[in-house]
Amino acid sequence: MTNDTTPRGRILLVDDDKSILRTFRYCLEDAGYAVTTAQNSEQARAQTYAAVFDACFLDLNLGEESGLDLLPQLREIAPWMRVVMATAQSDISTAVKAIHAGATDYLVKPCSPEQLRLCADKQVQTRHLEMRVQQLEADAGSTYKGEMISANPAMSAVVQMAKQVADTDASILLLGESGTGKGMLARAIHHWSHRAKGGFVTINCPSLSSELMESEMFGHQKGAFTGASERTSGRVSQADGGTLFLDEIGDFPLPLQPKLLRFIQDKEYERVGDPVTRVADVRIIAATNRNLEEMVKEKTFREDLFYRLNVITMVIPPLRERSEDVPALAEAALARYVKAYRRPARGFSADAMQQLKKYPWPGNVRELQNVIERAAIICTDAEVQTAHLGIVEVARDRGGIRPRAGDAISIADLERAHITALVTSVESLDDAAKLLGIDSSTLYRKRKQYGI
Ligand SMILES: Nc1ncnc2c1ncn2[C@@H]1O[C@H](COP(=O)(O)OP(=O)(O)OP(=O)(O)O)[C@@H](O)[C@H]1O
Repeated sequence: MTNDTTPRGRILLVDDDKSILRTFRYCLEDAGYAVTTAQNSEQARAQTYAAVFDACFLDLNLGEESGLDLLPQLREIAPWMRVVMATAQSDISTAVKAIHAGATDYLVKPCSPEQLRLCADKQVQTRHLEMRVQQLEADAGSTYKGEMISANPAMSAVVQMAKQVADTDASILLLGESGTGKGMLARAIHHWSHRAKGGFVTINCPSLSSELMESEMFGHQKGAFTGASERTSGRVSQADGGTLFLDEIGDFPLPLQPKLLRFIQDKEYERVGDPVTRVADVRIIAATNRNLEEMVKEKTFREDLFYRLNVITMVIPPLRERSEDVPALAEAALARYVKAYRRPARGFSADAMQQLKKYPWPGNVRELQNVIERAAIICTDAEVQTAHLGIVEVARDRGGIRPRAGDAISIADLERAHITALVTSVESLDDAAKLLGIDSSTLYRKRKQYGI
């Protein structure tokens, strides 16, 4: 089981036998999976349209119906979903037919809880690996796709400036709220520069302690510290000839900042546990949503490093200040998600578009994409309506409605509202994590996920 509320994976169980559904459900939920059940083909199709599942256990005999007939329909609705055919001992030859028809495995009933869990683990892990490969292919295939088009004068000026400075090797500091597109602009700058053939390597600064960050950045020798079983080259050497993107630089560990400064100035570094001085030709782009000048005053960020990074600074405006960009961003996201999920929506109703333009988007473009992804999945017509958007105004100082426990909203919306309210009312993110009863990296992930 994971140490937070994120499920290990989402599983659909299809069986006409209620007691089997109950037993399988308990067993898989105990193992940390989110489980949905369906007792017949109609329910199974409806569930597959309504949500995204990693894997499905499909019974061969669904009363009057056959799992074999349902299989191709589920594959059509959700081609990414891994389907395990559940069958009685005597049906094995049919199960083999099911494999030919696109099932990824079969499970003979009755089975032990351990067999069921192992089978689920295998399918969900494979599905997650497939997603990871797709992500890496998307990242590697082209470091940057499309143009950063904007109808907003301030944003257009940022893009114009980025194009001008792309081909210099000067360090760049990108400022802006979370989810405004700093990572995307960094990638675009790399693409526009003469370094485009080299690697674009990202380091997420808040996710690592000082010791781990040093080895992640500069690499380490085998045995350099407990657990350092293999030699690693480090991100800096992977970025040689390319660009190193330091995301959330405000969270870069203070004790390691002198080594980063030296690397930026002299291009020199050493691996942990290895005295050899190495050189890497790397362009640095750093980004943050924090106020580095304030941090310098509070002595939580080194002044010399700040000036070194602050050679060229660009501020990306929040989405609420460029609502003229919302329609194009929303249309592009919808086109992408309906293609990925094979869904019918092709546009937005006038009311839905109006709501998208009016909403203040505290989580910026990332939040917009999350809303559109969900709408693309649940909308079964050609036009996305307001109801599909499920926008719940997270009231901070904006006079919206503050969601409360018991309101007719999803757990995710409630969690987002709760975390948003909490992080704005406590001194530090560490305090917020403690109050929420989760560790800082989980809070970081959730802030990213909800665009907080
Ligand atoms: N102009 C844009 N066009 C299309 N997609 C965009 C644009 N700007 C941002 N996005 C998308 O929005 C999401 C968030 O962008 P990105 O990760 O670059 O934001 P960020 O400012 O770096 O956020 P954080 O500070 O949380 O890391 C990404 O999925 C990105 O592809």
